[in-house]
Parts: sequence; C-alpha cells; structure tokens
Amino acid sequence: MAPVGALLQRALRVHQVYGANTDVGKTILTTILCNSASKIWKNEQVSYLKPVSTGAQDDADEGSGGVHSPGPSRTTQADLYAPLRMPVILVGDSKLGGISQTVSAFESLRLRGYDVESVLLFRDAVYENYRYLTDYFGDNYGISVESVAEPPKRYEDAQAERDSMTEYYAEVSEQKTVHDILTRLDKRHENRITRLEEMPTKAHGHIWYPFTQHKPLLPDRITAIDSAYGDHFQTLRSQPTTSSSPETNLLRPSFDGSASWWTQGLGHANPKLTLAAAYAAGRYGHVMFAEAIHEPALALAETLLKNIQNPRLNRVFFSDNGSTGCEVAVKMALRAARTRYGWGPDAKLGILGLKGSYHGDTIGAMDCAEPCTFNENVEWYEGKGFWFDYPTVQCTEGKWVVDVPEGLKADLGNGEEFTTMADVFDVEGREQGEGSRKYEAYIERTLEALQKQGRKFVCPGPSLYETHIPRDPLFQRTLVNVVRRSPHLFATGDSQSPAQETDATWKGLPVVFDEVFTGLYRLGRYTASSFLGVHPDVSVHAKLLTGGLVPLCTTLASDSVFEAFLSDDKSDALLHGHSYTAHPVGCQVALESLQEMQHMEKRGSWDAFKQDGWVSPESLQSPETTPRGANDSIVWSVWSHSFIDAVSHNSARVAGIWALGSVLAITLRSEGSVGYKSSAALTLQTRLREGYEEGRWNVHSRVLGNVFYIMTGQKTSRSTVRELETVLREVLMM
Ligand SMILES: C[C@H](N)[C@H](N)CCCCCC(=O)O
Repeated sequence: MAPVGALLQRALRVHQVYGANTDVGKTILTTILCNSASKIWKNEQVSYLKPVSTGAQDDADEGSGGVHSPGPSRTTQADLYAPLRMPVILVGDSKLGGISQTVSAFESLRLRGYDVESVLLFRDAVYENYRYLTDYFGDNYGISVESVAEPPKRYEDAQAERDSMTEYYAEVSEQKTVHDILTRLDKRHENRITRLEEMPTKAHGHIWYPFTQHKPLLPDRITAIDSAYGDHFQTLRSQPTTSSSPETNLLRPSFDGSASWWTQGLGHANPKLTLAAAYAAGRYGHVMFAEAIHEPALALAETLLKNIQNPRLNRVFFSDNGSTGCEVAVKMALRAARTRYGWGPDAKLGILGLKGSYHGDTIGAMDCAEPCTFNENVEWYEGKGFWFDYPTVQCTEGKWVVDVPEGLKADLGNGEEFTTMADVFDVEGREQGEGSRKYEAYIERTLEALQKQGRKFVCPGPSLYETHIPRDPLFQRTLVNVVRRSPHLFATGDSQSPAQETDATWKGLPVVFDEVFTGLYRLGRYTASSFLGVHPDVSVHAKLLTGGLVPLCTTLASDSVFEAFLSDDKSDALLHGHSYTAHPVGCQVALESLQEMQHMEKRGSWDAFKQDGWVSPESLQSPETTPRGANDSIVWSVWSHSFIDAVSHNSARVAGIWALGSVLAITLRSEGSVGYKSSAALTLQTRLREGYEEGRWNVHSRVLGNVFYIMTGQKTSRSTVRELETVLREVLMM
C-alpha cells in the first residue's frame, strides 16, 4: 500500500476543523463555514467529512472531541492526522475554562507541526473568552480570532428547532467575519502552493549546498520538502505542476532513504521527541555547561556509560556533531599517548587508521583520513597518519566473501568465503584460524616498519563500516589486539609507565572508535564495537543518539585517557568547548530516544526482522527476560536474507551487497571509476526518485559513487521494508 501523502491540491482546498474540546460547537461552526463557502464559490462543491465520532452512539453528535481524543486505533487525533498536514481552523471554547482549553489545544497542534490558520468561537456574553483569545493569538502568533453569535436556545419541537437553526445559519453564514475567514484561508492555500513551487528556484539562487557540485545543479534537482512524518518527507512533485490536473496531489511521500544523512531513527516529527525537546527548552532554554550540571546532561552521561557496557569508559565529553566529537577524541588520544610516551611538543603524531576512513569535515577530522576525493581540494588538508588497507566483506552470488585487495594478497592470502553473515562476524571462532595468523603477522610487520621510520601514532582506528563498504571485522579486531599487546612498538626511552595499571588502562595506543554512524542500534546493536568484541578507550556517538531530531555528540573516554589532562597548568586541560555544549534540549531528546530504542529491543520489536532469514526463532532469547546486550551475538538486518541473496545473484549489475541492522549497501558494477566521484549509482537513484504506483510515492536517496545505499529508521515497519525490497529488485532488473 502506498504511504500517505499530505493533502495539497490546486483546486481542492481542504481544512481540518479541530475543537479545543468536545461540545464547543464544532459541528455548528463547520456548518456555517460550509454554507458560507457555498455562497462565495457558487460554482464549486463544498463537502464536510467527519471521519470519527467520539462518545456513545446516541450521543455522538459533536465532532470528534478535542485534539487529543483518541481515534479507533487509540492514536490521538492530533497524531493521527498529522501526516496529512491540513491547515487548521481551531474552534475555541467559549465556556468557563475555555481560554485554557483553547490555548492548550493550540499548543498541542503547534507542537505537531500543524498550521493553525484561524480560531473561531462563539461570542458568549458571560465569559467573553473571544476578547482575551483575540488579543492572545493576535499578539503572540499573528493568528486572527473570529467570533459569531451563539446559536439560539433549543426547542423541544423538532420543526421549531429546525426553523430556528435554519434562520440562524442563514444569518451567520452571511457575516463578513465568516467570509473573511474563508477568503483568507483561500489566499493562504494559494500562497502555500506558490511558495513551495518557487522554493527550488529561490534556493538555487541563494543556498550553498553541502556535498554538492553546484555547476550542473538545476532547480528541478532540488527537492522542496513541505513537511515530514515517520519514514517519509512530503515533497513537491518534480513534474511541472501547472500542467497537471487540478485534482493531482501536489505533494507525495518520499521515503527518506538516507535517513536524513544517517540521523533518522524514530521517525520524522516523532511526538515523544518533540515533547522532550519542548520540555527541556521550557525548563532551561540553553544553559552554560562549563563547571555546571543539569539533569538531562547528567542523566544522559549516566545512561550512556551504563548501557554501553564498556568497563573502560567513565567520562563523557559533549560536543555538537560527529565531526567535532571525533576531533575531540583525537585530541584526547594524542595527549594520552604523548604524555605516556614522553613525546615532545614538536613530535609529529599521526593516526593509525584504515583506508577509506571518513570522520567528518572539520580540518582536524579530515586530517585523520587518508588523501581521497573528500579532501583532495581542501587547502589546509594534511593527512597525518598511516592507513592500513584491509579485506572487505560483501555478499556475492549468495556467498559472504571476504575479499583481499590485490596488493595484500601476498601477505593475507586470497580471502575466504562464508555461508552466512554470522560466520563472518564469528570473530572469536575465526581468530583460531590461519587467516587470523596472517592478519597478525602482517599488522606486526607493518608496525615494526613504521617504528623503524620513527613514526608516532595514536589509534582512532576501527569504525567497522566506512563509506559503506564493510571491513572485515576480524582484521579490525586483530589490529586492536596487536596494538594493545605491542607497547614496545610505540614506546620511546622517555616513556612513563602508567602509575597504576588496571584492565581499564589503555595499552599500546589509545583505541578510538568512531561510532557516530554505526552505533546506537544503526547496525542492530547498541554499540558497533560489540561486533569486534573489543572495548575501545574512547568512543564517539552522535546521529541516532537524538533519534534524528537535533545535533548532539558525546565522546566517551576512560579515566586512563582523562588523567593525561590533569596538571596544575590550565593550558593542559582539554581546551575545547562549544557554546551549546550539552544543550539540555539535545540531552533530553537523547534520553528519550535511547529509552525508546531500548524499549523496542526489550519488547522484541525487531524480532520479526531477525527471523526473516537471519536467525532461528529458538535462538532469540526472550526480550522480556533478557538483559540488554544478551542478544548481541546476533547478526541481523531489517533487509531480508532472501532479498540480499536474490540481489547478490544479479551479477550483471551488482558487484556485491551488504546489510546490517537498518543499512543496506549495494556496490554496483562500474565501467569507469569507482569511489565517490563515480556516477554508477546515479541511474538507480534517478529511477527511485521518479516514483512508483503512478508516481504516488518515491524514494529520496543519496549515493556514494558506485555504492548505492539505503537505510530505514528504527521504527520502519516490516511491510515498508519489504515494499522497498520489491521496488529495488524491479529497478535493479531494468
Ligand atoms: C552527513 C555526514 N555526517 C557526512 N558529513 C556526509 C558524508 C558524505 C556524504 C556524501 C553525500 O551524501 O554526497
């Protein structure tokens, strides 16, 4: 079934009438609006749809209660109709207590992204709520409040009642105030369409886009987003809408295939997250963090340290985004290694990393990456480090293949084939084999050679999954293990041994994991490090941390790293701080988001996905009784095993496919170059953008050269994922 599109047609003007409460006159006032509209637009049709009634059958004469009256599915109406994003006429409450009811209803709607265009209520002579509300909405929000006379007293005799109401309707429907509301709504409707249609051209003239070559960019490649809900943006259809029929819906749902650049987790406009943000904004706004503390930041730090289940980590440093969080991590690791090994301030220190790494776009984070497309034209870029090449993993022709790059075959052999993805991730089992010995020997030889060159390193190293081609987890685990047992390869004569060595003390080099993209359930588990079975000394978390709502990043560190910054000299402190460090809004949203995802794990919300070919039902421990992390041995994806298998056999177009958690990546065969500059995935991206079911919905995606990737949110339903699989299979066959 096609997802729901927000209602926006050129000719059809749809407005939603919400009541501030039940029994506020919604039906009567809507009847007045309909009568009046029929008089103003004589050649047009006016209809009134009452989708749900509240109350007992006999009683159900008044609208559908207030904005939070539940619908049949138990979802409250404000949430139920949010995706349709119809402009709202709010019927105010003219009774005692009605001011508060009206303001509360308005706030509930506004929190959910509704545009309340007008407030309408009875002009009651006793409380005169309309007077207060006129000033309140006018002054604060520029929203006009109109009032009409109250209906006449009721008659017992049905005919008398009918006559009296007919007269009332006829009179009130002619009132200028009512006409004014309708003509204003009409104008707003036109303006909304005009604005949406001009947005791409205006943006083309004024916006400087990230990761975009502007030279070939034309306005028709710019997506105008009206709103978003759940997994979908509501986007303006790209074909020239002026020539389309006036009945065509101008908006359509576009599946957010990049999860809004890997951030989206709990659905766009998730009301729980919105409320968490509003709560913290209401309680604190933003408050200074240095040498201060507030509940959301403390609770978040405690939650992360507890749930990450890494006995090394005991400190949380807050920043605003993954790039700076990684830069902070590198500052931590550099200092810790320099202090322990006695490297002087002039020593050139580098990263011991992996090829193809990407840790963000600040220059410091860029310097952690080897020279590549992302940094080749960045003037200040100066890659600092050594980057290992490594074997990658993909599913090809139904087999999970660990592919060794040509240049490493002499050292690492020709790679291996596995029957299941779980076999690839059985790093402890694989560690017993010959392949592991070869990895160890190669890494040791390389480190010894680097030592002979006098090079000095820290190890931000592994991040499981880079530029969407997964690295062999065993290679990464081996790298960490070799580094940790080889302090002699890094120490110099002036090295200081740690005062007190414990299991949590970093050894060899401080190991940093960039889990910005991979962590917090993106790959199906709380941490990505659990796939490697190693505990980093520093780990960086962002993106899903806030469920896709606001930017926030945490860099977690061990005390052993933290202690390197302790001295009597202020300049030894970690002199790094964002103005919005640990902003309460972000911390509160993160708490809500982590809690929701953990509840989902506990409730077994992903069990059906896990059983789509990844694990047997018996191997799933009961989520109710299982402590978090107990299912961390499971390797699974929301993308079904049968789909991965089928696509992997499309060898004409597909070089390999890979899925873990909510992420799917397809490496396409490419005639020309591979990598970010390749255009191999553009055809697939363009077809998905064109749309399905007569263009009623489409997929908005980003591509990485010859790699097409798509990821779902953590709340995306199984049926949505299966539908996407069908679409992808069709498109790949074209
Ligand atoms: C948004 C995310 N954190 C990174 N900065 C983006 C990484 C490369 C994306 C390239 C692209 O979408 O064209």
